[in-house]
Amino acid sequence: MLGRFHSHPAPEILYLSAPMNVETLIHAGWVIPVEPEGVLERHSIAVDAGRIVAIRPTDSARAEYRAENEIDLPGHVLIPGLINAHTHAAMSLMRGLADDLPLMEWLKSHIWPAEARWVSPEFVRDGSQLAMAEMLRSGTTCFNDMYFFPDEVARQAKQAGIRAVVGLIIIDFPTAWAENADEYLHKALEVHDGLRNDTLVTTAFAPHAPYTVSDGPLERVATYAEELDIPVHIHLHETADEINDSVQQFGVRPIERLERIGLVSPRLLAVHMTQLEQDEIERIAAGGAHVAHCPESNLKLASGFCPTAKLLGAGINTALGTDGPASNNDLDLFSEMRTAALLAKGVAGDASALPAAAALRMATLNGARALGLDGVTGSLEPGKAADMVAVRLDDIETSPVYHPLSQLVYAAGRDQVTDVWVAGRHVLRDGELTTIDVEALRARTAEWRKKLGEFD
Ligand SMILES: CSC[C@H]1O[C@@H](n2cnc3c(O)ncnc32)[C@H](O)[C@@H]1O
Ligand SMILES: [Zn+2]
Repeated sequence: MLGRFHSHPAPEILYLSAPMNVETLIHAGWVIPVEPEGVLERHSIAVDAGRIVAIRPTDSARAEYRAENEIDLPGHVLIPGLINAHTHAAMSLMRGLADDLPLMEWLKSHIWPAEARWVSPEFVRDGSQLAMAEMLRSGTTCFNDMYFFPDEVARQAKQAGIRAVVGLIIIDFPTAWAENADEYLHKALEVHDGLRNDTLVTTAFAPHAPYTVSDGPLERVATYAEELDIPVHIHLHETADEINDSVQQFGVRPIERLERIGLVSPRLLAVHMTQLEQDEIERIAAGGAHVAHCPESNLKLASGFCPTAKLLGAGINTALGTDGPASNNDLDLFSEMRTAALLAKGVAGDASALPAAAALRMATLNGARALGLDGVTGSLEPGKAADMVAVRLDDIETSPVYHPLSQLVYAAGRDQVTDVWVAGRHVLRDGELTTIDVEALRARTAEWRKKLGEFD
């Protein structure tokens, strides 16, 4: 009884006790914690040592807490940091290099030749930094990456102060990162080991796709992922051609092949999933695997439609990703939420198929769950890391505010993001990045544009 009294103190007791010192106290017009679902009006978040301490009505919070740093945002909504469940961050340097093509022509005739010529640690350093600047400015606090030189992606993420899951990539052909399966796996273990004690950057195995990774390396990934207790991130059922080729080569569809290898499990994060039979949806649900839906990339490459409402209806944890900025062509989860919600309605023929709250959950808590990070981030809850985003809602474009969730998903744009915190660090302050030298980045980006443009 006493314990309950202490964890839910009555207001009159609070006013009598001394205020608690915290680093930061943010007073917002609205807070959308995602978990529990709903909108809190005129609430405040107290942050200390990088974590959320409490979420309280603003009047009580002003009495209960004393902060070194107090921020008033009466026209803003505070939401959890957005989580991009599938990126190839450094491909930002290839944005607009090859457009209006289907996946395999885009990859084989344009992207892979460009990568063979240009990918290096320096390319990944600058491309990832460019992507991180774009992501932080648009409210993304965590991304799940699949690209060459994951050690460099990790270094840049720590410097920028953005949470990242770096992909321990495997692909059957030699690249600037590794020559063969043995070297890909050796480097994977090295990168994982180097990040063992990192709280901001973690790892996932990232075999590229069933059509580029043969059974042997996939079996080794399944074993190592269990041993290291990390996710497996793979492109899966992206196009109809992928399915047809698999049936021709292996006699089964890719999901069945992965099932036989033991990869369809709660570790699996399957990206795209535009081609799905009903029994496959049931098998993914039974296996406890997660899906990363990338609606804009699927639309641009005309890959197909992921049946999001069916997946969610079957209980499959479905997150949201942009894919690389060369097939999207941005890293904007605001626009991705809106596209996901609209597309799901169109695909299901049902206007209630994916409501605004579900779209925000996909871009936050579902992403965290898919990456095994839901104990750390994905919602605004006491004890979790203070990964938070302030979005201005008192603009003309989002007025009047009947339902903040509706404004956020159906009307707001990333340009309305003003402040971002990752683990309590204020990485975007009133629209300005605090961890990235934007002018130096612009200059390096222009140099890459010159080089890649000449090659194109
Ligand atoms: C092994 S590093 C990742 C590899 O993936 C390529 N890529 C980018 N977007 C896609 C996509 O939508 N489907 C398949 N592969 C993709 C990227 O260019 C790298 O080579
Ligand atoms: Zn991809």
